[in-house]
Amino acid sequence: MASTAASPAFCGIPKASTSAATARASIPATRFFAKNPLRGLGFSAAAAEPLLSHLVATKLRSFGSSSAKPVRGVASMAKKSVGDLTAADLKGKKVFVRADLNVPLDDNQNITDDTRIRAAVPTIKHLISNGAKVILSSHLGRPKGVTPKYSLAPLVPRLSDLLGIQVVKADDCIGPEVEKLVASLPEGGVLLLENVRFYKEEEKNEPEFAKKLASLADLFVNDAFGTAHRAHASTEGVTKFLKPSVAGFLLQKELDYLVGAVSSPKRPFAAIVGGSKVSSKIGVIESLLEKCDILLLGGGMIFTFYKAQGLSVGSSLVEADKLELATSLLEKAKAKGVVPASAIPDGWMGLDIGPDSVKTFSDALETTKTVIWNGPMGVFEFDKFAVGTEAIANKLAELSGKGVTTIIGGGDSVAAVEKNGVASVMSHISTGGGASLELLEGKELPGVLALDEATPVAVKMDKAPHSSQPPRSKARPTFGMEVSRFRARISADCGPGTFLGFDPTKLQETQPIHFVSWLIALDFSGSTY
Ligand SMILES: Nc1ncnc2c1ncn2[C@@H]1O[C@H](COP(=O)(O)OP(=O)(O)OP(=O)(O)O)[C@@H](O)[C@H]1O
Ligand SMILES: O=C(O)[C@H](O)COP(=O)(O)O
Repeated sequence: MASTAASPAFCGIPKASTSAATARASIPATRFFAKNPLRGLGFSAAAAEPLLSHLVATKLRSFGSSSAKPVRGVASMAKKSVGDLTAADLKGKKVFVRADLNVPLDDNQNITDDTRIRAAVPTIKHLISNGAKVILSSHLGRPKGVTPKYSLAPLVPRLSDLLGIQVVKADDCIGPEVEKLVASLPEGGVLLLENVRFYKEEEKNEPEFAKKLASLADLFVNDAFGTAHRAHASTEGVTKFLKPSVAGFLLQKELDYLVGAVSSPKRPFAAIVGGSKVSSKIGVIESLLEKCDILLLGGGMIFTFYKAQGLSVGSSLVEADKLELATSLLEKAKAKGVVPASAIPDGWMGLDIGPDSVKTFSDALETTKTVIWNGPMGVFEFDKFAVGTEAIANKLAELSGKGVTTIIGGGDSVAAVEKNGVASVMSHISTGGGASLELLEGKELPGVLALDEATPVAVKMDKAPHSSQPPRSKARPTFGMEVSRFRARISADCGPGTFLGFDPTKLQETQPIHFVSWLIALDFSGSTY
């Protein structure tokens, strides 16, 4: 992370006068509370693309997703598991395993985070130790056609290390060469197919392509939780041609935590939702509101709620087209009693929760038994605005140590927890970005739906199980947000639509970033905050 003092100023289209903003060192703390439980909010769905990358520019891809409509519950997703298959079912069998090995690579093709590879290992090890021949498939990135930089080749050494065998790599994912490699695969061997997205038929879920993939194997194991929200040929299509089609251990574990823990949590059950935009999280908020005892909201999305209350939000991030939606949610909260928030002065922009909110949130979490967290509390990519996110990460780590079930739902929250060095103590860190959001919204995942039904299978939990059902606590859902102090300056010297931003992975470098409305008004020059 860059030293903010040395960072260049950000520039943007002026939204407000700069003088008032720069003259102030702080703004009043603000917060609002709903006094009573919120009930009766239905599911709605929203798509988002939580990202694993810290690049500021790429985060903005997640914006602008729209809401859809009610969906069926996901708790019914009891699927046949790879653990149900006996050694006799597996020995000598060719097993098509779809994993999500979509890991970040640096410019030199080095893996910068191998979490997803490590997460795929238990299923593969189980298969090879039972004498299966594993045909491993994944996508990497979003290539348009064959694109060398998206080859899965860089993953082979790490996979081989983790599995303790030499993984063979194919240059394609279908065709005669691949068939030859499959034919020569020994029992207990692993063949890694090339990126399935090199074929456009993959994302189009074309049956002929799915059939070709399926023809390589005898049965199918889907362990690609991170891609389970995509109905693609290698996740959904192949199930039409391979029986049995079962869930891998990772997929099971993710479902167990993200569906199981949320639908039948140990209570009090708290949900913390943050992130940049209401549009990407409204489905999650509505869904969790139905289930949780305490709801803590932070991050940029809160300003749309503020604005909907008629409060001044300065230059903070607001989604004008979501004001009505925010109003309807707030109406329900207001009916129960909401303490109004203070206004944010013109020219100022809320970028993190402040110390009072950290305390309020921490106090509220103190007695919880289950906590799910989705979305950072502030612009944590910058150290100055990472304080609230770090404090929440530390609080969750502390609670984990006391046996509280702590679940971190994908994307930026996971990055924040990892940055803070507390990932390993959490009960569950999801490997899915978009997939985990969709689950939390109550959506069904096509990659899971397509698998064979089974009687529910108990999943061995790594950490605190969540089977017991203490009586519902008297804890109340709480909206809480306080805007931290920040310094801001708005410059008029940038053209419309382009702002200067900076890439935190390349310290000191500036680059043009488009559509970066929330970078408006940031100015670290000379700031001591
Ligand atoms: N007050 C704020 N103003 C503007 N942006 C914010 C603010 N607070 C947080 N953010 C930004 O929100 C982004 C994350 O929001 P997003 O909705 O993409 O979450 P996410 O990727 O879905 O997170 P997760 O995957 O953990 O749910 C981060 O880049 C962070 O800088
Ligand atoms: O990184 C992810 O969320 C998954 O690998 C899915 O990737 P996608 O959003 O490109 O389908």
